Amino acid sequence: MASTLHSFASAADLAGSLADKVADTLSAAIAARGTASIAVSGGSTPKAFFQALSTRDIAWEKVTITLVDERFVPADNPRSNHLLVDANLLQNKAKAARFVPLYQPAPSVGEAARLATAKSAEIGIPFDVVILGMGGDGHTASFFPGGSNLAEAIDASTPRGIITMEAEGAGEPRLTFTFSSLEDAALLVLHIEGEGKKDVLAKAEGSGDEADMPIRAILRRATSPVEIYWAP
Ligand SMILES: O=C(O)[C@H](O)[C@@H](O)[C@H](O)[C@H](O)COP(=O)(O)O
Repeated sequence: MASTLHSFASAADLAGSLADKVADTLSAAIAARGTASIAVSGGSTPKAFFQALSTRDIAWEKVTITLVDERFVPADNPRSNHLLVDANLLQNKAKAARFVPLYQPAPSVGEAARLATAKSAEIGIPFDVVILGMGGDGHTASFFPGGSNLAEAIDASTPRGIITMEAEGAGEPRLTFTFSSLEDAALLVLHIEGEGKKDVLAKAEGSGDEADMPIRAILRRATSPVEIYWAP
């Protein structure tokens, strides 16, 4: 599917503009069916966007927020994406939103994935908004090069849900929504910042295997157009 690059002069300008776009999309979904859903990424890039979005005046009590992926750690662990969302997005007006975590206190990451899949089924499909990030190795979500379940994760025929992923560079075992869960969002965004990530994107947009740069699965095969938001 096609992608569109939206470039901004600064990270602050990007955060405000993306917050407006996401708020409009969520409000339109609420107007159409009474509810809205958004899946966001962790990492360091989205913090300013989360803070901007948290101030937008929409019917947050009708919005469900979840994560694209999560580290297999409890929410009080500094590596937790839940903690990042709690501290930066579930604040201000957005405090009223419902949050569905991926981490589950289960004896194994596999059991946690099964529990998280069951809980996520109540969110409804497709997501109204998905915000993806990208690592310097071309990973997105927890679709890491060399990942233990990468082929399954990016296979379009894999059912929607959450699966486990282990990979060098991923740190803890991961819980990640599958490609099939994310690729048909009404608004599918790739949010990256810095010249380095722009170079990684250019390489990903070139030829090569999806397994080497899994963001290629989204760029090449997503049903929805990919809206790329970039600032230096
Ligand atoms: O759990 C995570 O780490 C994220 O979901 C991951 O996919 C992230 O989006 C990229 O690693 C980019 O991270 P940065 O924004 O920190 O570069």
